[in-house]
Amino acid sequence: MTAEGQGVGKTDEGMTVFVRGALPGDVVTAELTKVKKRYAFGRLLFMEEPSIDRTDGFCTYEDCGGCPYGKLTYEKQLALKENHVRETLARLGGVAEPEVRDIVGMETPYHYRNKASMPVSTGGIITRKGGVVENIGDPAVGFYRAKSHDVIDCGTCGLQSPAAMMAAEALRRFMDEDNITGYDPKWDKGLMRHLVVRTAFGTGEVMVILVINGKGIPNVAKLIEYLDDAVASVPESEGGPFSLESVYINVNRGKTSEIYGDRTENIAGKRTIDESIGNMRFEISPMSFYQVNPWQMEELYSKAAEYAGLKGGETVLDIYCGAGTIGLWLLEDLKKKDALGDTEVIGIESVKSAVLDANRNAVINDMVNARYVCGRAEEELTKLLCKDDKSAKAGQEKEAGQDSETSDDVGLHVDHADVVILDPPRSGCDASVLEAVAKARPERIVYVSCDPATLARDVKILGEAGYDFKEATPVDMFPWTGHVETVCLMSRK
Ligand SMILES: C[S@@+](CC[C@H](N)C(=O)[O-])C[C@H]1O[C@@H](n2cnc3c(N)ncnc32)[C@H](O)[C@@H]1O
Repeated sequence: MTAEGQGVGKTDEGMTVFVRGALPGDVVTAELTKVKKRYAFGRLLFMEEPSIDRTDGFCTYEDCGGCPYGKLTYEKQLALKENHVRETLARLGGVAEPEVRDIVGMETPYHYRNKASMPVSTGGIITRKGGVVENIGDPAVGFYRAKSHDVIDCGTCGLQSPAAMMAAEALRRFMDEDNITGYDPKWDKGLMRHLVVRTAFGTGEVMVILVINGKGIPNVAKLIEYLDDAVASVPESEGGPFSLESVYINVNRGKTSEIYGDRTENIAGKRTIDESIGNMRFEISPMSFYQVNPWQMEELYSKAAEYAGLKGGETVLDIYCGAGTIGLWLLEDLKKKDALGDTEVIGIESVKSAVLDANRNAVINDMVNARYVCGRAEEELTKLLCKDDKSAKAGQEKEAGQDSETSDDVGLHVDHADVVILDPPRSGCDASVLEAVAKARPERIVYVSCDPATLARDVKILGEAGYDFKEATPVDMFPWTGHVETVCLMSRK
């Protein structure tokens, strides 16, 4: 099965066929819709023999593309993901029989997402005589149909936080009552584009980001009141009540498939929400990355701490550090063992608000030995490690009020690293980053990845640069989807 949810089968003649809706173990009759030289695509016609791993699932929105693994038993999902990691490391990473530990699954794999990004649509808008603009249909707030940009109106979702679904209901009601238009991508008209809800499950705090194609939302105070009541109404049995602590507007104009535009404005409440996890507290701003599954985040970070194997006194680089969470977790782990000593963490992150969060998170968690650089790892890592003290000089120039090489250059300089944490986006690490990491000659590299294919590619590059693959542990951060997170340990040859 592909991560996007297409069953991969064979015809009786042995040709590979991709069929949406077919699961591993199903025997189906499919109509071939597109035939290439070596493979074909098919449309499922009849289920001849259902797979033993098939379930009815928990969702009634059959067309929603959010859960491509929605009809597989949870055990089978885990087995497929673990196998995918093992097979990809061998095939693309060139690791013979890679040591892949048992995947870490969830006990209750529901309502785990702390961030819901829900597109809004009213089925288009029309302009009546006299210039009155009206929605064609009712407001829909939900998720895209598989392989399309049609919005399926979802009242419930087994993956999302109940606070997010209640906020969606509040937005529907407000749009309906106040005739607020939904964005129509065909004509690039209409106001509401996306509703993004971030839920801090540990503290109950909620942030709402209203993405609009316009300057503002008429009567927005009423919408805030609806949202406030809606998230507070989640019953205790569903993890509630939650409390709306922060509301933003993000302006995204023009035809684009990006969710966010450039301008983000805080219109009510705090600028960040607080989350607590284990002993730690983190502040999160709207544009900062934060792991979407807080329960599995603990498992992921604990495994990263185990692989980092810190004893105290090391220099750790936390590259692609987001709001600083992994590096601070490692420091906290040492603190608990009374071994913190002068261990230092230096984080690199390209999103400025995340770096500001990281600095605050270090303070909140009482860590004086964590520092952060804002910029692209491709440029900042070599500056950080350069031997000629260029970056330190840039920092001094900045202090003296002169221009530095980059505005965010804080003049940090390290002459070595003992452990490097890499946690890049899906595209993996740029080759220049891997080269610089290998030159820093850390004992260990802990690579956290959300895409086995780019992880395997980078494992191969690091292998050629002097690092042995030791082992990997997949962690299921995204039940019912085809995605899997992996923590991987490499050590110097
Ligand atoms: C998968 S997230 C990991 C964040 C963090 N380690 C965590 O566990 O929450 C990847 C992070 O890399 C940042 N990023 C993306 N491209 C980058 C680049 N070229 N240089 C530095 N940071 C980058 C993103 O903004 C994001 O915060």
